[in-house]
Amino acid sequence: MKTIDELLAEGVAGKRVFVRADLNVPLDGTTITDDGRIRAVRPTIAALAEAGARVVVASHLGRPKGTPDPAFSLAPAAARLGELLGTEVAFATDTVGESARATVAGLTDGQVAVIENLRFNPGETSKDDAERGAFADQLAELADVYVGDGFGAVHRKHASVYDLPARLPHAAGGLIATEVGVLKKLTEDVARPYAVVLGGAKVSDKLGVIDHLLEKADRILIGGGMAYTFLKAKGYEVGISLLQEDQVPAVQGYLKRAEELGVEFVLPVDVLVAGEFPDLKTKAPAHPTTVAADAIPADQEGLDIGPETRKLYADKLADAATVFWNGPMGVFEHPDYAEGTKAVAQALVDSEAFSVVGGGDSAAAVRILGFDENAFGHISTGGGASLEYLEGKTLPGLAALED
Ligand SMILES: Nc1ncnc2c1ncn2[C@@H]1O[C@H](COP(=O)(O)OP(=O)(O)OP(=O)(O)O)[C@@H](O)[C@H]1O
Ligand SMILES: O=C(O)[C@H](O)COP(=O)(O)O
Repeated sequence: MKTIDELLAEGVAGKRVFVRADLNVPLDGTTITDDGRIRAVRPTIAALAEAGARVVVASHLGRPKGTPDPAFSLAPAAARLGELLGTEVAFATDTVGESARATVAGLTDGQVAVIENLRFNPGETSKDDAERGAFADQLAELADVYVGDGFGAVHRKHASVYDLPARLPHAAGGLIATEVGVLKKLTEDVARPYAVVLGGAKVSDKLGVIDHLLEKADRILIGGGMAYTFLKAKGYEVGISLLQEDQVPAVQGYLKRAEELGVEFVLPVDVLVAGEFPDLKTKAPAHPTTVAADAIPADQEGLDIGPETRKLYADKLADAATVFWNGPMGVFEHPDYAEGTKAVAQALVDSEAFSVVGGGDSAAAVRILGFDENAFGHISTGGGASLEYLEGKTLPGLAALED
């Protein structure tokens, strides 16, 4: 993999450099609630601009359906990037259309532009190679060189991540180098006990990695939306909680294999439930009740781990030597459901373990809830990406940078 330093040494002045970043930041309307991912890629963009490149930054944000949707515009991220760079950043209101072409053509050496959300174009995420390739061809017209630095998206076989680097000279950015360096440590000689904490909402994406983690981890703690598929697999009713029904048999298999391998699965013993999902805009009091994990009422939804589970999880993390954590323990964006996530973060701060926190929302949660980033071993910008890296999978966005 060519490094950014090697690319800079070759010289980029006057060249149009396409930086595939992951600017998929949490938003409250148009307000960015955590800019960690923008700060993480800023040094790569700044170094290229300082070297005289004409920098074209691209990213996805959220999961729009292949068509423009103002709720998923990258405009707030572009504005924040400009503030962090201390310079004006141009913004194109489309990805490969007239605005993008004109914006890129208008760049002078050292200037930076952001193009609109790549997922506004169906070619970006298409499963059809030709459709993705056609979009990558259009993106390639905007640049001379490609720098991959969107670590959070390297597990996606998407046009800008996988197909575009095949069409342009390419290099890996500094963020990717740092992330891979840290995660590599967790795949090699990991200090034990090694505990993995999984939560969050992308349940179907992340259940698969458990299969592999069973071979690596000593202890797996489950929370967040992920927990209810496990509770169901144990035969409990989960009301209207997030549930991946089709995965229940697979999860039963994981529980059985864990027993055979001597891996400890730790599941919630109590949860906070309510009749409806909280209003994250007004943050109006949600009045949850605490129930035992095997007594979730049929009309209620589990939205955080309960107080007994918080104590249990802190206990299970106290003597760990290595911890990997992906996915909040509850709907931490609402104060009534933030305590579980806080308790896990606090347990990591208090322990001597080398801790890696991965994921857009997990990393954001840690910062939003007021923890000092430096109290953790590493805060990764990748959730699904870091999990799949740990799984030992070939990640399309890394493989594409490799020749
Ligand atoms: N019990 C629950 N029910 C529904 N949603 C939940 C629950 N617990 C947590 N969540 C939600 O999970 C979301 C984060 O999940 P996600 O899987 O996206 O994690 P992540 O750290 O961002 O990883 P990635 O970077 O892969 O997206 C938060 O918005 C949170 O509100
Ligand atoms: O938040 C993330 O994990 C990355 O930005 C990837 O987003 P995706 O899961 O929507 O592909």
